[in-house]
Amino acid sequence: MEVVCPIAMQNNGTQQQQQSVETSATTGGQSPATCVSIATAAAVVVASSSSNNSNNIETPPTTPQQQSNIAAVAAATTATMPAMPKEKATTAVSFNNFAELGLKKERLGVMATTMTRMQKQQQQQQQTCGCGAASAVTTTTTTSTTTENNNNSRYGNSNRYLPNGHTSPLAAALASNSSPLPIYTMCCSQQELHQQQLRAQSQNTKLYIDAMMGSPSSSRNTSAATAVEPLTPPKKSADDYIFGRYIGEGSFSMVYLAVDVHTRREYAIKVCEKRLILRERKQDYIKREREVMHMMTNVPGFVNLSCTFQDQRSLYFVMTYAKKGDLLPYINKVGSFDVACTRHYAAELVLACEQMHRRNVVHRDLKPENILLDEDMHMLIADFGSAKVMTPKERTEAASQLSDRGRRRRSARSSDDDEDSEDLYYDLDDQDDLDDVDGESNDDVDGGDEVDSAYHSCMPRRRQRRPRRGSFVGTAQYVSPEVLQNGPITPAADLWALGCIVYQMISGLPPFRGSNDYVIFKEILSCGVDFPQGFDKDAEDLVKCLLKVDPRERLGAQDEFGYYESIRSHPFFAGIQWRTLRQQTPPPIYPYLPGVCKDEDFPSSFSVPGDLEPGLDERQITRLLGMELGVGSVGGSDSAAQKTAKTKNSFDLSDAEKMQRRQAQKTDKWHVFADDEVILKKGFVNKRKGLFARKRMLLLTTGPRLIYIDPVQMIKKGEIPWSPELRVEAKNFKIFFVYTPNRTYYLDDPEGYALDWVEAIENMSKLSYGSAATATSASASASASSLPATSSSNRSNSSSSSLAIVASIANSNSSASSNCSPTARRNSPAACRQQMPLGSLTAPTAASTTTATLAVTSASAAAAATTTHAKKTASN
Ligand SMILES: Nc1ncnc2c1ncn2[C@@H]1O[C@H](COP(=O)(O)OP(=O)(O)OP(=O)(O)O)[C@@H](O)[C@H]1O
Repeated sequence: MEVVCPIAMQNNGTQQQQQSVETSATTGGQSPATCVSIATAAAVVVASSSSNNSNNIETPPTTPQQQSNIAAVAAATTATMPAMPKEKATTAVSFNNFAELGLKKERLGVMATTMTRMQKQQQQQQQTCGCGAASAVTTTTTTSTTTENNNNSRYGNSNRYLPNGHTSPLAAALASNSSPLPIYTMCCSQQELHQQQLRAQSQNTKLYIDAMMGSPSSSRNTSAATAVEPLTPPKKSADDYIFGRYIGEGSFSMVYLAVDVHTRREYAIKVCEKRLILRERKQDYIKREREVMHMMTNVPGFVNLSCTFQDQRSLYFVMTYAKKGDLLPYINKVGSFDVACTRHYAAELVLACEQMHRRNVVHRDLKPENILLDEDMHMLIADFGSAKVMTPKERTEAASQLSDRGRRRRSARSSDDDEDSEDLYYDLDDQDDLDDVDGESNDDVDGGDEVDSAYHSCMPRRRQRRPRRGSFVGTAQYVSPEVLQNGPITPAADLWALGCIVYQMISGLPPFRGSNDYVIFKEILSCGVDFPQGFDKDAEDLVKCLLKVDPRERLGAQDEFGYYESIRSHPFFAGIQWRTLRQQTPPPIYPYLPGVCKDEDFPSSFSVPGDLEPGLDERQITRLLGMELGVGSVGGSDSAAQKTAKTKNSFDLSDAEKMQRRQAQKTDKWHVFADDEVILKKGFVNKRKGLFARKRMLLLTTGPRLIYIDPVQMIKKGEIPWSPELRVEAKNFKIFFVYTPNRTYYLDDPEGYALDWVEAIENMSKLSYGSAATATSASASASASSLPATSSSNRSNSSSSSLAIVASIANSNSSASSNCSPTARRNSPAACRQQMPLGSLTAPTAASTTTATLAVTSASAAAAATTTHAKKTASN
């Protein structure tokens, strides 16, 4: 096919012109569209004559036009997501084309050498080509900056984004082989290239699977993989990755774990549906996310953006895979972090804020969900869709506006219609579509989201934007008052979020809560923060200093640009080694439960319920040891007698019994919550979330279900999800924990029947899933006593319900960091006890101390004994 290329044909430039084309293609100096058209045209011209030429590279000198064509071809490989047409421009170039162009070897320099090498490689691969034509190459020398990371070309020197000056993992991996590998090859027919790619990929896939399976062939075949690597074009596409499990989803994106078929590195790939982006008018959001991710790539503490690409349907962000997920499930799982852990993560967050703010990036949506954790449990900040990139001028202006606003607010609180302010409440400009979402921009729907961005500061404003009401950037619980009030944005907005996150890590819940956003906003504006009993005093002071309505008064707001000296030197951070923080092993995540440890602030938590007698009566001994025997019973005065009857699980009701009991419970006011199931046990408990406790009616039903109800509003608040993994553990007579894969429920029976609850739940679990699925009570009791149990089976159960939370939360097959794993705790029980002073049965009175000690001894003895021995002990 003959294609006329006006640009290529008219180009009579000199070598400098060639260089200038190269430079512009590389640095983005040329407008993407121009580069693309040059590239496309040149590539097509080159391709069109390929069939007539030989492989000889010792050919007549090239003309400037031809040089320009080559440079343009190189430019064509610099496809970036923002310039979709560039991707389309990566058209065929064969080895023959270069020969036809008559390039001088000396001019091409290393290129020629590499081409020769490539020739050799291709001779080995001729059979895969099938057409007899060799493939052409461009070399790393000529095109390294243009091809390695196609995404960064618009951001100037792309070398800064990846280690060792490489701009993509692929490039880094190629370079590590220290061979000037060809970057782009093309068979004489597209179809055959595709087949080659498929073959290469299937081989790589097999290698990957082999490697995953530990197959010896995987190492043997490494060289084979290297051999097929040159066939892969440099521009990434979805075909370069094996998409694995789904990690999560955002409002218009899905995130998958993926493996680069060439490097076998794992990535998280965010796949954004163009259709949804347009429908939700999130174009700016996406652009901003990409821009800021580029800015923060290679900065410690941030998710790297390795590359981006697109196809007709989707945009793809290839990012560092944060193996341990995000911070929120960890907080939810343990309820709250202990002080050491909170201190560490708060310090990492301070460092991250410094890094962002010194680059003029304000995140504006810092929250536990956006704080990811790498495999070493260090923080990686993600999700920059709401970020704002401020110019230094904007910063200064914002600072002065802050003072003006402060004054204005004080004098007249009514003027919140700040039409002129550079605010957050822009309507999306209709024409602000993603510059690379072709022809879909009329998919327009109203209801655009809030947007402002650095883009707007550098884009011409096509129409006056109007502040929008009722929308804001960020997430309700963490949004700062100035953002809510349409005020100027400064980095202090992130310091507010820092305060909220520290509060949440310590207490388990964000500081501003409410049934709806309106209530939350009112709380935020009035800055009414409750610090629950037991909140660490230094942490409280830090939070108070950060949660100031006036951003100028926030701790750190007046600090030197990008260095938060006043935050670093706050007493809460005493002992933090800031310089090496990210090299240190983060403290294991342990719950902060002052209510169940020896904390003098909580004497009441240790009081033994008044209805218990000193010493161990028969009932208590039976209760403790009966659990070891696995005898079922429901709490109540007759439970001791029932325990001896170990023939039948008392929850194993016949249909007739169930019907009878259902009839009987109809008068019970809690019956309506049981959904026609039999209530096997019920009672008031304090359900704790972090430091907060709420009174709930807990029902155990034949479902099996554990339903909790707000007794004041008479509303079902939720259920503890049952599964074979559910474990239950008593910490003392009052407190028991229910472990589920995603969360630990801390329950406190004020009546002191925690052990009965444990027993009942275990019985139900045995009934539903068989005894193998049930954690033994003895291990729970032993764990409660903080004394080591010797039974290995008990031990393993106990460790499975360990409070050191890491591996169970992370959706990762990698092992948890060693010092916070159950194994580590087993190996160093003393250290663990120090870290997690849970469950020591402590009582304020001498009498109850005796009770507790005896109980502990009995329990641990029971745990240590074999079942037979324990049975004997019990009968004695
Ligand atoms: N690099 C990553 N590594 C591991 N998990 C990730 C990574 N990036 C995102 N995720 C997870 O994928 C999920 C979806 O992320 P995504 O960024 O698409 O949406 P979001 O930011 O949660 O929502 P929205 O786009 O609406 O703001 C989140 O649960 C997030 O924790």
